[in-house]
Amino acid sequence: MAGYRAPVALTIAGSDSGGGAGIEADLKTFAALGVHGVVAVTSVTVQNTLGVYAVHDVPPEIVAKQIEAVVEDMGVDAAKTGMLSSSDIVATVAATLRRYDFPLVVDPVMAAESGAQLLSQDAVEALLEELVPRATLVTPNRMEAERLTGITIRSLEDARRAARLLVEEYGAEAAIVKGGHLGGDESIDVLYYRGTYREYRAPRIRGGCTHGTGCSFSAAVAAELAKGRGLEEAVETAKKLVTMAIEYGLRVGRGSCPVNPLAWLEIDAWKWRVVKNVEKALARLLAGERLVLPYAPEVGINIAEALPLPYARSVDDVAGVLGRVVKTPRGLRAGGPVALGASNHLARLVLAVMRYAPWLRSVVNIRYSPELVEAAESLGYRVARVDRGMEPRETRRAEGGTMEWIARSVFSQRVVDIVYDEGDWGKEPMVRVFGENAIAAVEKLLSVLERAGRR
Ligand SMILES: Cc1ncc(CO)c(N)n1
Repeated sequence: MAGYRAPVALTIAGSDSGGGAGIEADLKTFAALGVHGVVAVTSVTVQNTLGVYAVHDVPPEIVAKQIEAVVEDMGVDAAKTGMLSSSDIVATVAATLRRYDFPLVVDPVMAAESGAQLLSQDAVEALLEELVPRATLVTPNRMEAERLTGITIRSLEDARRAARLLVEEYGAEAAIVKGGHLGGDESIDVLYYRGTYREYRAPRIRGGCTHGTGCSFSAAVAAELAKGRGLEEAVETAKKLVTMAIEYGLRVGRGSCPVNPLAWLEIDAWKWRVVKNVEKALARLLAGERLVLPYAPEVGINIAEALPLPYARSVDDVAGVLGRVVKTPRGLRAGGPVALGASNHLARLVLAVMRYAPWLRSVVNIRYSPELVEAAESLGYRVARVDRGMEPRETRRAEGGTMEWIARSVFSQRVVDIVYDEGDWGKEPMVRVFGENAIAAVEKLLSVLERAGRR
């Protein structure tokens, strides 16, 4: 790839042993945005989702040398600073950065989510005097903006005044006061840049994961600046990435759970992958038409594959065949293309099954016949029967309730490959074959049909 050089972003920040904030969050964010990340570690924190237990600062000259080493070898396109615990580190970092002219995002990290202080009082002053004037953008949250400017922030107007002060009084090129801690159904950030204000809004996410939010936001802005994006565009992307990172947060630990900056990248990649897998599985099914036709149900066949957790939330996160696969006088035909949200019943079934067996992301259905169960068992598959006559009235009435009932009544007891029922009044008897992906589920189904046909 002659002539191509990957964009490089530098984070000058502390390490969070819990992997949720600090340089660990920054590197994931850089990766999510397609930027190579390099680091200058300022401090090693002993930390998890519950709190910060110890802090060990790196000597300032080692911090400076890390910066020099990466800048002089690879070149840095943009940088961010995070935790800079002492005024000595702030002063050394500021002096080192003054020698270079790449864009710089200053995240004035003061405390962890748990309340632990990560910056001494004299370091706050050093930050304002030495680093803020070098900043392309300063990214305080409400509390940090209050401590930096002395303004009590209770309204958007207060946030605007604080942002403007950081630019006009303290010399940053731009400042954004993040509104995640102000009340309301929206999280509103106020940017002051080139003499004007701009607001960035996102819905407030209830029950999301917020440990590392600030780190991820400032890293995302730095990554976008490293790619040559303009400041306002970079902030827009950062706001979207962080909102997703909170919504699809990593459910680990007993305290404040970490954001998931990779959600941004992974959701897109998985949407492609599940559609492709169902397309391949469909081609495989159609190639096995001879085996399938005798068992084609009246209601048609579908193949469903869901995004993995935590991304699979609704039927729109499950790929299927639009219009199903039906028996026609000319053989099996797909009603339409493969798409997300194209299946309803099987999508609900697989979403419900994943609560018990998250790796079983796919299912395909076929009409029940006793020899299929016999063949499946002889191949060593785990098979369970459900009696639809036993289904409680409540789940029958609820939208998708039957599928949830099937999943719960079987998978809460044990994990199986196949679930069948012998039907009920007006309900066609059905076999449902599960797999780790659509191709695996269809192969499993075809192996059963093949075995049944040889008897
Ligand atoms: C290392 C580190 N940097 C920043 C924060 C702020 O979330 C944290 N908790 N830990």
